[in-house]
Amino acid sequence: MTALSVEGVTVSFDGTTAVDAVTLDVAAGEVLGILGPSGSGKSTLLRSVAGLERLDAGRVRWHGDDITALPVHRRGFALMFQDGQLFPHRTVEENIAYPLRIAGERGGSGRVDELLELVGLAGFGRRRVTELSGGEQQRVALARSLAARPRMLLLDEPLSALDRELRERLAGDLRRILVDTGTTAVFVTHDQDEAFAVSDRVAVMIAGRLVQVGTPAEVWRRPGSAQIARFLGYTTVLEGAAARLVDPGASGAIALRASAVVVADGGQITARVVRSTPAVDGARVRLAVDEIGEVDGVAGAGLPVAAGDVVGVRFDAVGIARLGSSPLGGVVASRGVADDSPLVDGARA
Ligand SMILES: Nc1ncnc2c1ncn2[C@@H]1O[C@H](COP(=O)(O)OP(=O)(O)OP(=O)(O)O)[C@@H](O)[C@H]1O
Repeated sequence: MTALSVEGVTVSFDGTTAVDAVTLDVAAGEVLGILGPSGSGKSTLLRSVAGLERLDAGRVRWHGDDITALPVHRRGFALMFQDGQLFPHRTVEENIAYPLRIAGERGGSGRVDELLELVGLAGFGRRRVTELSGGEQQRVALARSLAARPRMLLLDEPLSALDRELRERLAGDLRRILVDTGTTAVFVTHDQDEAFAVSDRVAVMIAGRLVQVGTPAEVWRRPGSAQIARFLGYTTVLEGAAARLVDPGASGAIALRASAVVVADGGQITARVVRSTPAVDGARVRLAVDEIGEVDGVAGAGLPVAAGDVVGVRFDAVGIARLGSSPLGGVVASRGVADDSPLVDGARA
């Protein structure tokens, strides 16, 4: 059942279009991740759903009802931001109970304990938020956002202020909490791993436009264009004969992660090392591969390589994606992929 419908939403600032005719549905209970580079319009889209932006065009519906003109506080959505925005001078439980007080709910303490348990902070109620770590503070912010049982939770980069390891752990917890509570959620991030760890479906935004929507596996395995592939961390895009040399079954363009191009004794093809940069587990290399051109690759620690060496190369299917035509019409022709992708430089040589 569709809960949220975004229909042709457009938002401009001083003549610059930040969100460009975005249409998107979110099902009840679904966690949708909006993923895109900085400045792609993700926050503006989220704020539009929240009711914090004036739309130049389009509508927002909730279970079919047009809420485009409904003020923020009457939408029944909760918002959570990168820095939690907790009251620093109050305790954890006072922070969590705040939306319950606003809503005039009684018996708040049982609910607060339940929420503390949910976010893994049982027993933290009396602590001051200033005594908590950044990760703990974001857990409190999440508990507070969920306190009044919002109809939908809108999260803007909720984990971005945390360090990498903590972010990975919290991403898993965030997904579990949203799923366990059946919360419909829209989640904005620029981090691919985070989007894929938290979301049921991922919507990719580039330059104000929605360019692909799919499950994490679909987006990962079949990026809709060279531009999307590049944003997802694929470093090389190949087409035509070069693509078929790497992936004989490919009918169109393919994208390769550096990890898919491996320097190996007796590899299926030979290459010349253009550049070799030491990495923790060996080296990152730039290779001029026969009949393909220059590609990024990796060399294991056991096989030292230097610029000028001639080496064998094998391709690892795990890091290779066939570019698809995205369901939104971001069609990838076998010709022209290079046009929007500097990553293919050399690939046509
Ligand atoms: N209030 C505003 N006034 C003017 N321009 C704005 C305003 N808010 C956003 N923009 C512009 O709109 C574009 C999209 O911004 P937005 O914050 O939505 O992107 P984003 O994808 O969320 O980026 P980030 O990940 O860096 O937050 C940017 O070019 C930004 O400068």
